[in-house]
Amino acid sequence: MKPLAILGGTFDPVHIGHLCVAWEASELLDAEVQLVPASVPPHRPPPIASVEQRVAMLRVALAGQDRLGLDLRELERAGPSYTVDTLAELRAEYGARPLVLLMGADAFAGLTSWHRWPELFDLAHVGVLSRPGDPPAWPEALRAAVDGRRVETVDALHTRSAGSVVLLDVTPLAISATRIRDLLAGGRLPRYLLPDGLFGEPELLAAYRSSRRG
Ligand SMILES: Nc1ncnc2c1ncn2[C@@H]1O[C@H](COP(=O)(O)OP(=O)(O)OP(=O)(O)O)[C@@H](O)[C@H]1O
Ligand SMILES: O=C(O)c1ccc[n+]([C@@H]2O[C@H](COP(=O)([O-])O)[C@@H](O)[C@H]2O)c1
Repeated sequence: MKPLAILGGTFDPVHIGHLCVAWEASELLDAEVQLVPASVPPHRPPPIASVEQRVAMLRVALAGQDRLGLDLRELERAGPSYTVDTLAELRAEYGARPLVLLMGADAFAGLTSWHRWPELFDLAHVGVLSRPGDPPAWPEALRAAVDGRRVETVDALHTRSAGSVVLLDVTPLAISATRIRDLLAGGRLPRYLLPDGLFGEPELLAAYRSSRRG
């Protein structure tokens, strides 16, 4: 059965890096990929754009293709958007279908600070997406958790429901939402870093421009 993979994020805003790595992960894993915007991201300040603006940007970004989808379940839950809760819901809905939690190498290195993090491996496989720069070091507890789970090919992600870790070598794109917010706040126009459609709807980017200081 084709795996269902999710890429959770704040998407403040969604950018070409998210879209490219999600697309490539979908191809590498032969999986359906859903982007899952967080309502209240657990480990960072609240987003600058509203939930409505972040979802509108995602809809614009995903228009015109059918490989990547959008799952809004975290926006319907109160409180912090814990990934373990999202995966538990998906597991209950999808039975034994393989689930894959996608995350950038930066996010994976911080996994041991996530809510009930060891349970994530019981609920899903993990696909770690390369990001430019030196891969961040893994703390000992994470290394121990990955030990024995690491697979070199994606076959296990099709035959088992959860529990493997695979490193996915995706095109390195040094694009981050932080950088894009800074450019917009500085009055710049980050064309080619954001989906083209966003420039046709300037009100969606207005929140970042008005965050300009000074
Ligand atoms: N260019 C990229 N390459 C690989 N993974 C990425 C890239 N950008 C984001 N990701 C991953 O996508 C997920 C969601 O990212 P998020 O919405 O926090 O974007 P971000 O660009 O890292 O944002 P910020 O700069 O605000 O922290 C995370 O797992 C993150 O590691
Ligand atoms: O479950 C957690 O404790 C947890 C801690 C930090 C981040 N996450 C999730 O990781 C995804 C990326 O988060 P962020 O802050 O890098 O945008 C997003 O879906 C968050 O909900 C989840």
